Amino acid sequence: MTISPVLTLSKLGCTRGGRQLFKDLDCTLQAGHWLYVAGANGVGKTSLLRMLCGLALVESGEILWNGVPIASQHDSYRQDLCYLGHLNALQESMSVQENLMFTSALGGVALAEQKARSVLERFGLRGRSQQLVRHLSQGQKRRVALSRLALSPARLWVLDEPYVAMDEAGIQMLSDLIAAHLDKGGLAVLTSHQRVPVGAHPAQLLELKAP
Ligand SMILES: Nc1ncnc2c1ncn2[C@@H]1O[C@H](COP(=O)(O)OP(=O)(O)OP(=O)(O)O)[C@@H](O)[C@H]1O
Repeated sequence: MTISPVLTLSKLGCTRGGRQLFKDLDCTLQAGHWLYVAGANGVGKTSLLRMLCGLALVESGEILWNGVPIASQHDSYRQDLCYLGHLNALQESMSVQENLMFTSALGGVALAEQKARSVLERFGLRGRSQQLVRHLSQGQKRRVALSRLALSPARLWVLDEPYVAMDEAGIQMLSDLIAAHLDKGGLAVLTSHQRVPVGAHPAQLLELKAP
């Protein structure tokens, strides 16, 4: 029997630079749903996402994946997780295709060149596969970074400002990709300063406010 994944935040708090950003956050996200983390600049959205990914320590409260604290299931949780941060985490001196194949290899998947090219085409990067990443525009770099999602088997996507630098077609394509992920029983947590529809999936809103 396959377990339906669930992400739970329980009494979660966060302090940065001696200042409390938030406390006592409670939230449950079920399979097929997405969480829209909203709030003004500096309110703690990225800090929360980094905690969700295990990149920042949980100081108070808990984050649970399938009912188990993420801190006690590092390896299996990491396999279930795909995180795209503010920065694209691309190797600027490598080609577009090399970047995609390199990231796949890090995740233990040998990606065939043809598959890499077809994913890049889907992300509007036809004819760019051999180009060095440093020669791409900001929006094109974001598209390369996001193309990893199409190859990720992870059930939980955590996306920090994924729509930044994207044009209208890119926004639609990404929204469709997230909607398809949710349709398959995936979960997504994302921040955005613009309101974005994700197919027919209503957002579960978590609005952070300065205390
Ligand atoms: N390591 C750190 N040390 C000290 N302060 C930090 C640290 N990390 C974050 N902060 C502070 O915590 C606050 C929240 O930062 P965070 O990046 O989480 O905000 P955000 O809601 O994502 O903002 P934005 O919408 O501008 O991206 C900011 O005031 C930031 O300066």
